[in-house]
Amino acid sequence: MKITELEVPGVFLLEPKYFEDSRGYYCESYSKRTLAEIGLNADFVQDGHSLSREKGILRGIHFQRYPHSQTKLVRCTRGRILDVAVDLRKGSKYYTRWVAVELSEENRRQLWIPKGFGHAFLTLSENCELQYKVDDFYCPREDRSIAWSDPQIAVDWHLTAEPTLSEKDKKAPLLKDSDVNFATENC
Ligand SMILES: Cc1cn([C@H]2C[C@H](O)[C@@H](COP(=O)(O)OP(=O)(O)O[C@H]3O[C@@H](C)C(=O)[C@@H](O)[C@H]3O)O2)c(=O)[nH]c1=O
Repeated sequence: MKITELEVPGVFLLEPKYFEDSRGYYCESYSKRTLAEIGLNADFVQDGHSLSREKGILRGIHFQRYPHSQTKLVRCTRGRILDVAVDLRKGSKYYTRWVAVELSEENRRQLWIPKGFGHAFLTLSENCELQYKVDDFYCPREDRSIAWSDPQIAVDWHLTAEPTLSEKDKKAPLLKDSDVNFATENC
């Protein structure tokens, strides 16, 4: 597995090794031991799986507030997405900085997103299936969104048309009006 820390520290790109043969392939798509060797530790308790049928669907920017913040390990097993992680830890040197990577069925990459970060993605193809592990259970009380177009964060989505959003995401506040409660010391 090739593991690379990205421009916003704490976010890692994972490229698992695929063993191909005439039958197809085998890969360890997740190994707690391999990740722990470089200090990536999380006790994953839930796997999520979503399907987005159309190109141009945008989900996010999502997170659960402290103390139910989640480390996420994200992969796209069908189609192609632009996956984004945003540092929302007040006091962080990288507060509001984001990274974007393409994850796809073809490139087989995964993104490690630590607690205190928001997560969002845009579908770049039809029928995108996203699978991700999280290390805290779903907690609707602490579940939050921030507007995908927030000017303080200013993700460059490379959009050519308005994205398709959920009703929840249409109503998402700007970061300056949100009640995000991450601090660097509690993530
Ligand atoms: C996230 C989640 C949702 N749900 C339910 C609630 C709701 O009725 C339905 C759809 O939820 P949402 O609209 O929040 O789904 P979605 O917009 O796909 O939310 C996801 O977006 C990406 C970007 C993430 O990072 C995820 O953590 C999650 O927030 O699924 C659960 O039961 N458990 C969960 O863990």
